[in-house]
Amino acid sequence: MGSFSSDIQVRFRDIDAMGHVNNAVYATYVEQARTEYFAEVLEEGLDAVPSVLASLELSYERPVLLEESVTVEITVPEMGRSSLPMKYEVLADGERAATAKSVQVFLDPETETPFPIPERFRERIAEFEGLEDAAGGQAH
Ligand SMILES: CC(C)(COP(=O)(O)OP(=O)(O)OC[C@H]1O[C@@H](n2cnc3c(N)ncnc32)[C@H](O)[C@@H]1OP(=O)(O)O)[C@@H](O)C(=O)NCCC(=O)NCCSC(=O)c1cc(O)c2ccccc2c1O
Repeated sequence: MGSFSSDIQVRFRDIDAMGHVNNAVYATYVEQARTEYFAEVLEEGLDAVPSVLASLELSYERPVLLEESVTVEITVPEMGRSSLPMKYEVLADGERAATAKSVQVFLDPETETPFPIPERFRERIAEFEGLEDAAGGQAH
């Protein structure tokens, strides 16, 4: 299984009145990790990855403080036809602080409608994650 992680710099502005990272900021942390995943694993700039975020679910397990060292780990458990589910663990000083799940849907750049994940992306993700890509070969 692939192992992707992204180090996050907690900023003073991320902290709310309770002295911990505000819930909405976690979406930005996982987005930063997601865009780095695409750059590293797909080996293309975001402008070459026509897609949208279809869903995002976050679960908070313990607060994150300003001085902590934050890392987001990502795995892709499977691939759909046009959808790419991603799972995240947000670690603070090495402890799990939150988990998240998202689904990215690939689009036809012309029509901006759902489109099969391009074969070159399927291959790179399957290789990185160690997936047997059952839907491989169906995408264009
Ligand atoms: C997301 C939509 C394009 C779906 O359109 P539609 O409803 O017509 O889709 P289908 O029913 O045909 O299904 C296709 C495919 O998608 C899966 N799916 C659909 N909806 C969901 C959902 N809510 N949750 C999970 N999965 C969904 C469905 O199962 C099918 O999967 P297959 O594998 O079987 O093909 C449409 O609803 C839409 O356009 N929604 C609005 C999207 C949006 O505005 N998002 C926010 C802005 S985009 C964004 O924030 C963003 C974030 C990033 O981090 C990016 C990173 C890199 C690149 C781009 C990024 C980006 O744009």
